[in-house]
Amino acid sequence: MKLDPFYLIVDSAAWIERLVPLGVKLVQLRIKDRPESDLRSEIRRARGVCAAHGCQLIVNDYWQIAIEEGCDFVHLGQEDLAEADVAAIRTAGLKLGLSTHDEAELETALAAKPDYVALGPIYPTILKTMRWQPQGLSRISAWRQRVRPLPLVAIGGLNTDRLEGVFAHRADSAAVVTDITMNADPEGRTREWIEKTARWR
Ligand SMILES: Cc1ncc(COP(=O)(O)OP(=O)(O)O)c(N)n1
Ligand SMILES: Cc1ncsc1CCOP(=O)(O)O
Ligand SMILES: [Mg+2]
Repeated sequence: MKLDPFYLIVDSAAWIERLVPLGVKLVQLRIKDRPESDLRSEIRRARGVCAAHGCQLIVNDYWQIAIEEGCDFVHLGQEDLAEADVAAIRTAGLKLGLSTHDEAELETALAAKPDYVALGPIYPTILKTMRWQPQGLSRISAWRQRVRPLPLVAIGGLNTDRLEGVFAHRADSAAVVTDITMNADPEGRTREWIEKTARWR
């Protein structure tokens, strides 16, 4: 399976309505702390926009709702994975991406036979407090060897100036939140990401 090199992560369907029509082909809906009815309607809206624009939607955390809403790809962290019914996800035909932050997590992730592995944080991130130090670019190369032939996603503190390094170290996809959502011009920055990642597509 091939992943688009530009992997946008946002926290609402409104962001997806705003940015996916610009040409984003891979987006994660990462919503935290909302009631289930909101989650369901956000996922439904996001799914509609992505279907209309040929964009792959990946639902973070809420794998049961993703199944019920007819989505086809979920992302889980290690704590999520420990509580998830991976067989149910597979039986429903969904693909699965998994987070990793250290060797032990990589072992756990590979044992679950995911469709991609994410490594982070590559650089410091302001999105959330993390108990891992930034991995650095060399760790991407190490993960590349271990994860092959699965796609490898790099995440954490990425911006358009850091793409060259991420792809030179053989990540397949660069995931981003705040460089776009906290930018003064999110649409302009999204276009920049699309243009700058085009050579790795
Ligand atoms: C592509 C990608 N990589 C890592 C994460 C983080 O997932 P997780 O560790 O479960 O943390 P939360 O995002 O749920 O806070 C991700 N969402 N996407
Ligand atoms: C969810 C997550 N997992 C590892 S780093 C990270 C945050 C990425 O956000 P940003 O691109 O703003 O650093
Ligand atoms: Mg999670």
